[in-house]
Amino acid sequence: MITTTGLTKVYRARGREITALDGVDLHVREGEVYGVIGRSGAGKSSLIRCVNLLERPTAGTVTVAGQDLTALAGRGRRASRELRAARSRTGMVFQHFHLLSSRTVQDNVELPLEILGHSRGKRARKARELLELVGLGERATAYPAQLSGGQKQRVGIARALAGDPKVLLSDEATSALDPKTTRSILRLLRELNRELGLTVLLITHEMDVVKAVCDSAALMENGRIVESGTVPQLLGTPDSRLARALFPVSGDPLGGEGTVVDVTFHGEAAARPVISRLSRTYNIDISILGAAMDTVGGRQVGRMRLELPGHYEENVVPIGFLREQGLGVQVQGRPARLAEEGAE
Ligand SMILES: Nc1ncnc2c1ncn2[C@@H]1O[C@H](COP(=O)(O)OP(=O)(O)OP(=O)(O)O)[C@@H](O)[C@H]1O
Repeated sequence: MITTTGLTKVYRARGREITALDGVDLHVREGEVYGVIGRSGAGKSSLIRCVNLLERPTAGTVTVAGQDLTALAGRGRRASRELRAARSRTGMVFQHFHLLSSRTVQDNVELPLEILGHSRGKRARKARELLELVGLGERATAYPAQLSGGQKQRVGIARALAGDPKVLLSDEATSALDPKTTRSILRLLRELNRELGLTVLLITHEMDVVKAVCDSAALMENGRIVESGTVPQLLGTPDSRLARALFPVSGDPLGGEGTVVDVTFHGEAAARPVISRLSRTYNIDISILGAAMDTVGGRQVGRMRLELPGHYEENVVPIGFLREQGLGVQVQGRPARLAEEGAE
């Protein structure tokens, strides 16, 4: 639904060049909630602003729902009309809501429809419908100053949906909200994603946001995507920084010569008695150093830290067995690639 290739943004400010995006390749599939996480200054806002061409990329392409937006930017009147139309099919939600204080809630939601030239009757009907959808049907005549932060964001979301977008872009939509309100807004985004088939690209600096709603995630650093994948893929990837942050596993080694292995299981693998089979097949005693179940992106995931007796070299075959069972396996104290080669 959203693809960027080699997306680059260089700002020129006071004779200096700042590379905010340094060749970003992003692939967001239709119907998924995709989170881009990174520290302040990583380039997240630049990325989301380039995706709907609010910011003109220095190089690279942006394709949304099969349409190359970069090809439309700055190419005469017809192209810019098409770009405006394409943009109206992409809703955007902001951290600080950006509501007009002099307009009622309903008039704020109607604004994009006014710009698109819809009739008064059609605008009013659509705005009412959207306010019902976000749970604010009762507050249509209120002004933004009379609303809580969470309610303001619901208005922002209703406004973003006015043009029946296929894609919703969220720029730190919950960063100004308390944890309880954050959860309710994330639930709303998830519901909209499921009920309307809306694809959501959100940027955030909070891992909990990714954990609560995202199907896929990317980690951004210095204008680059340094890791990305679906949440199950990430959790099953040895040495994934996102996986460690999403779902840490702990437990101290017993202190002997054992091999410590972190195992991640989800889906079918979670239901199989893998550990007892491992123990019986190879006749080894397994110590469980730490274990936890959690819900990540709406799915049950388990992580376990195990200790197998003996050095790594003695455990290559049992570790291979765990991998064959479809579990994500990371051997502690060994670089991921070496450990995988060893298992092979
Ligand atoms: N309009 C601009 N002019 C000059 N430099 C800019 C501009 N916008 C962003 N930058 C710079 O580009 C880099 C990336 O900024 P960006 O806002 O995209 O990052 P971010 O990850 O969204 O951070 P934050 O969460 O703090 O907004 C930073 O070094 C920033 O100072």
